[in-house]
Amino acid sequence: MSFIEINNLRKSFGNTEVLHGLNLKIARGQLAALLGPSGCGKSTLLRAIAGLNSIDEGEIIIDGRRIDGLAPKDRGLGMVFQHYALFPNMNVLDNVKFGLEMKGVDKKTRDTEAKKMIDLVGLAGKEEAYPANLSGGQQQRVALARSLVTKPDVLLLDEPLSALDAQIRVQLRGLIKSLQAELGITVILVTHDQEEAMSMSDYIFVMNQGHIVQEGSPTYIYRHPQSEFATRFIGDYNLFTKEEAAAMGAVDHADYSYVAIRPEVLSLEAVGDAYVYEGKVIRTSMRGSIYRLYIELDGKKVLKLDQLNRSANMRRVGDKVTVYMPKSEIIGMV
Ligand SMILES: Nc1ncnc2c1ncn2[C@@H]1O[C@H](COP(=O)(O)OP(=O)(O)OP(=O)(O)O)[C@@H](O)[C@H]1O
Repeated sequence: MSFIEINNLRKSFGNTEVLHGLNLKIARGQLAALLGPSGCGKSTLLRAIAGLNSIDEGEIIIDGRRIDGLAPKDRGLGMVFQHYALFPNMNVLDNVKFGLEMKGVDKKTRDTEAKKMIDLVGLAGKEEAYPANLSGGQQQRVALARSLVTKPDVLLLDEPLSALDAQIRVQLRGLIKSLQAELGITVILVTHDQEEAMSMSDYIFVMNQGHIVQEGSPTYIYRHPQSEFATRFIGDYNLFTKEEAAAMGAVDHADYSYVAIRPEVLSLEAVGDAYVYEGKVIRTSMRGSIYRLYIELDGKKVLKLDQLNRSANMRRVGDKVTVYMPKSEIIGMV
């Protein structure tokens, strides 16, 4: 049985329904992402789980217990938002201890548990500091420690990293993953950032306009987007309409409405069963370990092709190239 189960959840604001009968299941100890563009309803769903939004229909079950009728504090959840929401007049230690105080835990245990958690999030030595004197990343570590110190069954994260610098974001992604493993907690992460969802999650629910439009492991979703929306939102695919695919002579793929192929499976060297195109490099872009070529084909369609950044295969703007598109890697959408 799933640890978290949501059945037929509906929610309207006024006359507008924003969640249209959602169903989802999450296994114990997993990190699941709710991934979708702004306004698709992911925060509303997370807030419904937390009890901060009421729901109109459906049920929310955690560990076999129906929680949708319970007050937020009785649901056994921790939550971290985009903005840190620490108490500015309390130091780090008191901020972290706060949740334990609410639960009536005795003073000595409060101190030891809070210090342990502060260590675990990498802030040992900062116990006496006040939020105003901490960086954004440090404040978010405090917020994590404060949510986790009460040992919630489930941690809800609403875009917790989106206000932080890229480098700090990557560090905290690693921290959240290691806390998840070390504490064995189940995490639901709301994000609009596909890279964040891909790199952190065990399982992803892709949302659009109040529906879950696809779900699966990051690898599965990346390799098998099931709709034009998922293809555009999740990856950086080459995407062709039926007409474009026909104009490119993709005759074996004529029955699909859209055809997609990932930039990294296109090749400049001959590969097995492939469509073959002549083209010219019109732009290049250095992306660290990846070197991307934009290749204009005779029909003026531009393909994105990713290569590992090795000096041996550098191509330049103006170079004429032959592109091989392996048929087995083409994703067709009906
Ligand atoms: N309290 C509210 N009252 C009225 N409408 C709301 C309320 N909260 C959210 N909405 C609407 O519900 C829809 C879903 O919003 P929600 O915040 O869940 O989206 P989201 O996917 O989390 O987007 P974002 O990343 O921008 O927060 C939006 O159209 C939003 O305007």
